[in-house]
Amino acid sequence: MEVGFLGLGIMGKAMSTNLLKHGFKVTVWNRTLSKCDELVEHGASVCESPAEVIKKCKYTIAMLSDPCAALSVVFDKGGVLEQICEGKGYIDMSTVDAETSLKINEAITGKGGRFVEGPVSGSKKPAEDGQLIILAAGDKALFEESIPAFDVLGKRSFFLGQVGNGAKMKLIVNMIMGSMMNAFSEGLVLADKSGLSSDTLLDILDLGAMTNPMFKGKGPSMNKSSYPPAFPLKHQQKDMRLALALGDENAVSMPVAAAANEAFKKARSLGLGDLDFSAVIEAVKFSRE
Ligand SMILES: NC(=O)C1=CN([C@@H]2O[C@H](COP(=O)(O)OP(=O)(O)OC[C@H]3O[C@@H](n4cnc5c(N)ncnc54)[C@H](OP(=O)(O)O)[C@@H]3O)[C@@H](O)[C@H]2O)C=CC1
Ligand SMILES: O=CCCC(=O)O
Repeated sequence: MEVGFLGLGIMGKAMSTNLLKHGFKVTVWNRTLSKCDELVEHGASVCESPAEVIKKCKYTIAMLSDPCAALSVVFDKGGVLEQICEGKGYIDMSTVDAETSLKINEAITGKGGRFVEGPVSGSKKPAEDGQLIILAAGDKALFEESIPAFDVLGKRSFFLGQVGNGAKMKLIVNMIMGSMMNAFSEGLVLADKSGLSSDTLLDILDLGAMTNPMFKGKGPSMNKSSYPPAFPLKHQQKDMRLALALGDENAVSMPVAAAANEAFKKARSLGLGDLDFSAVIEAVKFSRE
């Protein structure tokens, strides 16, 4: 199976490398073209624009930072729309809002192409290991044709119906995650300021009902004030913002998520946006100094 891949950031690089390792022919494009070099070493071909990738490949996957990037890659000069046509499938796995996904769907299908949104749960390591959780929606036949690729990228693929449902589900999952990360950060800081060992707190949490891979995975490095980016904080704040907008649309009061969003915004203002989202603990420390 030959696939195109647009966007070689933390996730796109891991996902496209994984497809190559599993025997897919992959043609890549990235806005900063030099980031394609490492993929070429693993056997990928490179194109100079999204349009060229679409022209070459029947199926193209995108993994881009935010709604602005996802729209730009489709609608700008040299973009997806210039070459999408009947017989081609576009699968956008970026985390965006439903409105963005619907706009892309309308444009792609308007030209005879097919569209699936497929945001993922799981971060850098699950992407490297093919253990993502895929939250797909849109064209059912394209979803089914994408299963061989999804099976390489993920451990489970959900089909959630019409376009927008994948985006909404992903934002809800990440809103819960961002709120949990804030409560966790406050607990670690409070333990430390109370004269308790935050490492012992991790052991206690791990033995009880609140044990989870996120506390277990991120806790030890947070206790060392180390935040190598797996999921950049700026993207988590984008997801909180988009989830809060979804709450507005549906008149759902979400004070916990709103407070978590403020902490991520504070962390961004402290220059921590490119670090891992667990660096939000620095904003908690800052507010207590
Ligand atoms: N990291 C994670 O753990 C997870 C991330 N996600 C989501 O996946 C998506 C990608 O995340 P991640 O890989 O971490 O992000 P990165 O910031 O590492 O990569 C972002 C990618 O988007 C590209 N990009 C940004 N702006 C534009 C633009 N205007 N036009 C074209 N390309 C653009 C970047 O290109 P360039 O190299 O030129 O900057 C890069 O390829 C995001 O939506 C994120 O929320 C989902 C699950 C987990
Ligand atoms: O969007 C990012 C999700 C990160 C994760 O699920 O660990």
